[in-house]
Amino acid sequence: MTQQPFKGRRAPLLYADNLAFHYDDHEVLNSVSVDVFAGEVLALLGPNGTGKSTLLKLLLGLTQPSRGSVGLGGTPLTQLSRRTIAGQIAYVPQHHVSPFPYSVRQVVAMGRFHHSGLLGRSSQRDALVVEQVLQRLRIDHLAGRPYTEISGGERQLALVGRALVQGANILMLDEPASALDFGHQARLLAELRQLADDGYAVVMTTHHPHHARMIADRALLLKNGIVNAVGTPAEVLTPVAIQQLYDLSEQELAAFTRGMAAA
Ligand SMILES: Nc1ncnc2c1ncn2[C@@H]1O[C@H](COP(=O)(O)OP(=O)(O)OP(=O)(O)O)[C@@H](O)[C@H]1O
Repeated sequence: MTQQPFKGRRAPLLYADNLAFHYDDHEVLNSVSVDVFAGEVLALLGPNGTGKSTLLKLLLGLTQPSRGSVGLGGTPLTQLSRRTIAGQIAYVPQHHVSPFPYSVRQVVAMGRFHHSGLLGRSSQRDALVVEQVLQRLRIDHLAGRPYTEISGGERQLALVGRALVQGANILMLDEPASALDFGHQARLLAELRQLADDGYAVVMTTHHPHHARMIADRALLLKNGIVNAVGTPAEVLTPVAIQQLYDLSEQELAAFTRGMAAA
């Protein structure tokens, strides 16, 4: 599959070349290649269990492929330390439960650990970056609250904050809007778009084609572990492609589309 050109075909920040992955004898991904560019939002879509989260973990170097390779700036991840990778790629997981009642400010500040080290002292600069991100995401009013006592959506925003203070230029988000109300979804999506416009590469999985249409430069459609299509949302997120991707009947798709149009 050819990659779609993106913004004049600059060198990718991150590449995945011909990835395969399986759990025991269950093949999850096969022949997956994708480049990630600075300044873009890349949305990964596909049915439940099709391998989106697994692909993110491979791109992060948290899991090793059974075939193929992932590289940062031309260097395979296997040759880079976790610290180096953390300096460039930040991850916002789908679910995160903290066993301790850290404050939201402390959770966000954890993203600075790779700057100061786990036992290192946080500097004034660390504290400033944390406050700026709390304000940018409009969660500064939650800063002193225990992370264990805020809503799922608020936790999601705190995790985005933790990723931002890390200073990485690639953000990977696993269904970032899944627990958010309509207003927070709209704000988070706008924030992700702004981050890409500021030069970040944003990679996110989503179950919502309209979220990809709203902010993504490219969408990658994954089905049964194989890339069905990659291109601009207008090119690849056609009604027919969505119907096939999610095995919808024409009536189901039409009813859903009517509901979206009415929203
Ligand atoms: N630890 C594991 N051991 C065995 N199989 C696993 C494990 N984690 C995931 N799988 C399987 O790998 C496949 C891909 O899972 P993955 O979580 O990547 O899918 P996904 O597309 O992100 O799904 P969803 O949209 O439901 O979050 C699924 O069939 C899943 O059951």
